[in-house]
Amino acid sequence: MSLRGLQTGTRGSASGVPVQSARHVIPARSRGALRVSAVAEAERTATSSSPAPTGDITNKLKYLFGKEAAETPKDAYHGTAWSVRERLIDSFDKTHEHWKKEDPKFIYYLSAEFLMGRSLTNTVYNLGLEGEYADALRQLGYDMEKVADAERDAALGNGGLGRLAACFLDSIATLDLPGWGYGIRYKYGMFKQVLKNGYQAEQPDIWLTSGNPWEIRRDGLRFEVGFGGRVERKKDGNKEVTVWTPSEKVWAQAYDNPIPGFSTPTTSNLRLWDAQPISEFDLGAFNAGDYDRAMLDRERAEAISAVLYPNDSTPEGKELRLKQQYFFVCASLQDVLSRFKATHGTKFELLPDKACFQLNDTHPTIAVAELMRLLVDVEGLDWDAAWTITTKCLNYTNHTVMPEALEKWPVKVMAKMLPRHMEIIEVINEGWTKWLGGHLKELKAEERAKRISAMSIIHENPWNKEEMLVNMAYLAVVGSSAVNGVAAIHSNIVKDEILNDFYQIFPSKFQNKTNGVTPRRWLAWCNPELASLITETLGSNEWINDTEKLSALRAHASDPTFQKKWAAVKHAKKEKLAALIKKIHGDSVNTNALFDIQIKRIHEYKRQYLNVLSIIWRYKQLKKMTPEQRKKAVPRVCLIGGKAASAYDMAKRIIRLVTAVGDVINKDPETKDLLSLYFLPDYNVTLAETIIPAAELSQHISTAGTEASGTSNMKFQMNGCLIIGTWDGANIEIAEETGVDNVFVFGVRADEINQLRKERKNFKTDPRWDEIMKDIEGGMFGDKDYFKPLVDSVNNMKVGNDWFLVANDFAAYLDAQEEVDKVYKDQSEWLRRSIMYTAGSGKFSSDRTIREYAEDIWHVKPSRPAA
Ligand SMILES: Cc1ncc(COP(=O)(O)O)c(C=O)c1O
Repeated sequence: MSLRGLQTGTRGSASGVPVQSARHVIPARSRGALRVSAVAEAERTATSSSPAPTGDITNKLKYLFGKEAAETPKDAYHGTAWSVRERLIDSFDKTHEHWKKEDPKFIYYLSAEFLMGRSLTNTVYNLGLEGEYADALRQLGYDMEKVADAERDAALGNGGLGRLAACFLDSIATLDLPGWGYGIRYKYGMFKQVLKNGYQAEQPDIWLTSGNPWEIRRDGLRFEVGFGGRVERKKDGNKEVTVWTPSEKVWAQAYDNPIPGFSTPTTSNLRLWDAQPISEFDLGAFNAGDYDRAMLDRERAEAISAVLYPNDSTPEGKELRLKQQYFFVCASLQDVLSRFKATHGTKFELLPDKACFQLNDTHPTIAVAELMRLLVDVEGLDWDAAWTITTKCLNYTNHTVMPEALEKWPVKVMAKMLPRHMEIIEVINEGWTKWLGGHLKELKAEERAKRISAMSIIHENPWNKEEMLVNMAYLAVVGSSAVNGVAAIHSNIVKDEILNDFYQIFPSKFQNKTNGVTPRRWLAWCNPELASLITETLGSNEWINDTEKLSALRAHASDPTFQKKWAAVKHAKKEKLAALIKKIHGDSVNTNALFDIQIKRIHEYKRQYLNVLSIIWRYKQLKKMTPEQRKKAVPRVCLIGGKAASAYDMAKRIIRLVTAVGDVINKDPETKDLLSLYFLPDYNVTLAETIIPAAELSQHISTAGTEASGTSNMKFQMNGCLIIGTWDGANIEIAEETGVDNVFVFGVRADEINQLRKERKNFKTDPRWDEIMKDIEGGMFGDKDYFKPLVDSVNNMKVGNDWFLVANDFAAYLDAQEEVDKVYKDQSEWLRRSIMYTAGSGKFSSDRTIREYAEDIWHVKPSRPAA
């Protein structure tokens, strides 16, 4: 497990002065105003022999990059990152030596996506090295923040699901839980979004070109992964064994990404797999002049981990995606089993006491069949013993109610790519449906057959009777110990609707685990000014690890002096965001305006469309006002950001509508100081870290019952941003914690949706709605042909149109927006609410979520190495 010997570069202090290891101290940026906790202070005094950063940074530049000095912030970033990496590896080694000795139960978080963002700031802060490195960089003539800006985001995820996985890793490490993430080292992450004449264009995200200091290639640690081929039964003595001979094989090469916890010596791990060819190069083909064929194996293999699917809940049934899923699951399970065997030999009955796996959505569900294959075919266990172990080890998190995102693979595709797994799934399904038959024996034969058919893992495609499908969510439920949704309302929808049949049979399997976000990245590190004010007010920074302590801010919510300080921080953050808007769009925005933000993937259910329609209405109202009336209007800067899946046509049209409306209103001299609208391209973690602290109002306006949880709502809440939202996902719990009256809640409720959908074609639309629709159709914002399908999708009531009930919620939304204006005019009330949001955000730390998973599902206990 040790990584010693893999460290690169040179060591030793250039100045010769030993430097203190400052892990767990409060960030230097906030120091002075803050009081260091006793524990942190004690740990801080534990010195290490790490080299002085200034010399080390220049050494890294010299020996790794061939540069005498840092000429650009990028150089300074490289030198710093490679220097910090060594401290990280030391911590990683200590942690893993400790865990190896202790042999605790591990949680393995299997996720096709990890949206990590940048690492430098998070690493130095979590390791408590920020002061040291900021000082060192200052001596070299650089500012830490600018240097951190030179890092590229690791965007190995689409959105909420991948970012959740990243927050979970931070909390797992911070809580000292023995746990790793497992995923894919995509060569090209989430695409880079650019605007071309207001339309989204996608460019590849080539993020690894300058090397990645945050990963360690584990030479020699690789596993074979096979695809296709044939399955045969053979005799082994008097036992019949199954032998799968794949027609294609690749290596899965391990890369480790150490994950430092905060205020603890624990550094955990995200192990990502890179696909590589079994045979490097076909020299025979090359010598025969067939250069293409010579490279073929490499290209085919590398394609597996090449691209993250830019696919967020759209039906993209691509074979390559299944290949990716199997690839990382197969390598991860082999890896865990090989470590288990090194300690426990073949006592596989102990496996559930030593390892459990969380399936982050259905993407890793093939793990059910793969663990069975490894235990039965490779390790020789009998089926029943293997099934008991498998179901004890696996747990499944459902993330979506969108039917199109609940993965179903055609049996034909599965049988061709993974023939042995298809057989295993068939056997599992046979056993499952047989068991069901017995369990439901009280029912009449016809009813029983209907129920069994409805719950069969393998079923007919309802749209194409010729095709049989493997329902991955059903496989995950049958193969898991626990199934959870990600917010209270969503878990209820999972139980009452999506998986209701299963819930009736296994009620105790179903749980809720409301999502959370790490308060380190999403408050303490991205908003150090607010963090500092909070620490100063609460008298300690313990809230960073115990966010329930934020509730003490409630006592200060109405204090004018505190409100003034609070407002000053928000204003400074707005100025910073305004500078970014200026950089992107060349325009100066009014920083006294209300900053109104909607940033998330562009999707019809998230209803950016509704937001734009209300902006159009606001603009029309402003145009009608006299100059006197305009003086009383609340000025707004509206910002929308988010990527549309490349094949998601309607989402792309929504982006274009945003930019087209912005083009008109931002140029209108009469109103531009009162209303502007900008689309912020290439929304990613780093952009979120700048936008969220500056936001005053954020929009979470999905059709009730469609957003499983949301996590950006929690980040905004932590940063004192008011929410306008529907009664959906985690908005509900956020409102409960913040005080429902402090939230601008509007719109229909989830239990009304089905009926309203049925009645939508008879719904009488609001006259303001009709007017705006005519404006768009009539070309007020240009591009009228391009916008026609968008207008038709909500207006021309064919079956299924306006599925997300934009028209139904339109009037209530405008009312809620009016209420926003009213409250904003009373700045003292607005600030009181803002403080109440942060004060109420304690529940939404991912530390709370992870503690619940650890106690209720994983049964994994903390194991902290010595400092
Ligand atoms: C880059 C990115 N994408 C997507 C999300 C998820 O956003 P939401 O919860 O609004 O869907 C986040 C959360 O902060 C994020 O940082």
